[in-house]
Amino acid sequence: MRASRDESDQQALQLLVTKRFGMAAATYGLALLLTWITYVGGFYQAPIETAIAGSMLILCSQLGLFWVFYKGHNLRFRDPSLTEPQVLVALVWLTFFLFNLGQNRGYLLVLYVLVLMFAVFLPPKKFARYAVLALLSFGSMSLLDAYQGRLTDPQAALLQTGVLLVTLIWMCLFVGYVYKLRQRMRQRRFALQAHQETLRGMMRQLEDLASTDELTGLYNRRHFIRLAETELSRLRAAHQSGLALIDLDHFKRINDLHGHATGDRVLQTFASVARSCLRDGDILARYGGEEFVLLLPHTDADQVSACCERLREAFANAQPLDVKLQPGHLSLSVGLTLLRAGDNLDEALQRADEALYRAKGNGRNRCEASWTTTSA
Ligand SMILES: Nc1nc2c(ncn2[C@@H]2O[C@H](COP(=O)(O)OP(=O)(O)OP(=O)(O)O)[C@@H](O)[C@H]2O)c(=O)[nH]1
Repeated sequence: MRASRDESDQQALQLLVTKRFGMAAATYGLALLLTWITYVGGFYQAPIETAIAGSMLILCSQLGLFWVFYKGHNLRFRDPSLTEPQVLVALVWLTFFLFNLGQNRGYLLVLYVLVLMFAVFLPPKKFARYAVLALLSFGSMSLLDAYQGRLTDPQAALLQTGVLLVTLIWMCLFVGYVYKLRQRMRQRRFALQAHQETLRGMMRQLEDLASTDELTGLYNRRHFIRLAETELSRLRAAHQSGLALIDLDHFKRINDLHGHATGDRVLQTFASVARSCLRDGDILARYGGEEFVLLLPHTDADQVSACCERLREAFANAQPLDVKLQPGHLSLSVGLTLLRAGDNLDEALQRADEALYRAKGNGRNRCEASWTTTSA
């Protein structure tokens, strides 16, 4: 269950980062277009081989990254979007491209901002590193031009570098702000998840409380009725289930002679004896006071009789813990019936109750049955 959830989480993550990769690849497509527009327009100041080399750099890097994403190798890294390699490749290519534009490069300064937009979700320190790299790359191109005596307009180059510096400082501040905002949102999400877990735990406790009898730990009457109705609705035509009402004999006497605490202990003893006599799917509940109800799914008359006899004998031989009772003090009476498809639960309980009444009347410590339905 957990493994499949992890797998679907991984798939959702991969889909997200692949979409991001698609966006970056589309941007590179535009960059390719720009290379050739500037070449055809005569702004590119290097031979066609250089433009081809720049285009190949884009193509090869994107094909390589596509393969990494396609094979899912990116998921092995802490940042499966591979933001840093992408930004690094983009900065190298952009510097190469702008260098070959000569003095025209100032027009396309904004491309540094575009590249760094892909890095805005990096931690601020890492982002600042790439911002400095962008500034140094741009600044050093003008310095190289000046060194080689090709810088015709130093003031314009200075202004462009200044504009880039101010823009990058602003971007660094913005990234710091976004980072803090995301940290705060993550903390809130964790707190919310913790609250949800607590609520789920409380809901489970409430459900247990609402369906369980506190003294014996058995289901209570309300929950039994719900389970029995479900069982009855699932019962197919040829099948039947056993239903038994069990009442501890002379329980008032036990209370009167030994005290209420002993009575409680006897009730608990019945619950544990009954549990050890029953199968996993059998449904036992405290019906009220010293009366219990038992539903044995997919059981015929012989099986339900045998089970209740076994239970009667086991209880008669039981010895409640920390309580001194004379042998023969514990006994119970049982009224049995069968539940068939189309039966009414109230009527079936009524039949079991009549049988129980007979068992009491016939001297207690026995099982009596009432198999026939009123409609039969
Ligand atoms: N200790 C204890 N006694 C309870 C509890 N619930 C009901 N009783 C007592 O169970 C007794 C039931 O008495 P009766 O209905 O006369 O039944 P009985 O004495 O078992 O007699 P028969 O059923 O005819 O054999 C009453 O004294 C109730 O007070 C409980 O949770 N703990």
